Amino acid sequence: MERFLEISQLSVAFPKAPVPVLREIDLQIARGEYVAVIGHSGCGKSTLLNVIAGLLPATAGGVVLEGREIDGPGPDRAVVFQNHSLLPWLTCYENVRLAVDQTLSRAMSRAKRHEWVLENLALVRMTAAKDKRPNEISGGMKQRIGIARALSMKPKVLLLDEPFGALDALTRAHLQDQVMAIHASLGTTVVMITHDVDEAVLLSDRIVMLTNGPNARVGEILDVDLPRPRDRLALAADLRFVAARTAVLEFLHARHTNPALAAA
Ligand SMILES: Nc1ncnc2c1ncn2[C@@H]1O[C@H](COP(=O)(O)OP(=O)(O)OP(=O)(O)O)[C@@H](O)[C@H]1O
Repeated sequence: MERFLEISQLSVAFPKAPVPVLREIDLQIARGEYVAVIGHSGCGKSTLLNVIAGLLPATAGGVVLEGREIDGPGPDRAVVFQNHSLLPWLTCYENVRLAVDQTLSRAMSRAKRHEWVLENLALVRMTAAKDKRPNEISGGMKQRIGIARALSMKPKVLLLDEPFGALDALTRAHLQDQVMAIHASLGTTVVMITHDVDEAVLLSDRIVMLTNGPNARVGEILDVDLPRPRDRLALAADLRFVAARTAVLEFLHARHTNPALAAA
């Protein structure tokens, strides 16, 4: 396998905590791959994503992207969080434009950057709302702007930290379909955290299942062998979809029960 994103022997401990959150995580992600990370609340999914983003240091081991060790944030890894982080005083256009100006001002002329912002707004179907401010648009639309902003930086890796978690089911489904279409057309490598088993199976090439923390490790990795493009309605009755879903549910609920519930 080509060496693209390599997580090697990664352990993360927080100061004052006696036991590491993550312990000796090994994971190789190929260029263009869509990988979901799933596990019970508090197992360390966001911690893993934050280390890849360069927002948190590794305690031991590390992450290498295209041969370079990650030691801080950079535009080659764009993050979309569950709760949008748009600047409220800027319009949708300006929010994306700011990211483009910060990352691509040397590579593109002003006119090119303007076109590029519009292209990314069109990619998430937000052209009509480009002059609205975040408080004038819905939660799903804010997430779409967040995704446009992330993609506009031309990242090598798109990091999604439960990007659909706060949305209602219909909006969520719609956005999942859009992200699948974007992934198909751009081929961006995606690492997505989710709690939603159906979402993980529908979107991913592989699902990384973490054991409960502390000392969380990669418990299992499931290859999702479903042809693309994927259609949610057709897949609902597809036996391969059902089998993948059952395998993840079995891991989460039979072999690694929710620690919060187990303690109750
Ligand atoms: N800055 C921090 N300092 C100390 N402990 C932390 C810090 N950030 C996270 N933790 C702890 O690390 C563990 C993993 O947290 P993390 O947010 O990575 O889990 P998660 O799997 O993403 O959870 P959730 O699914 O609920 O979002 C938790 O026990 C959390 O309390």
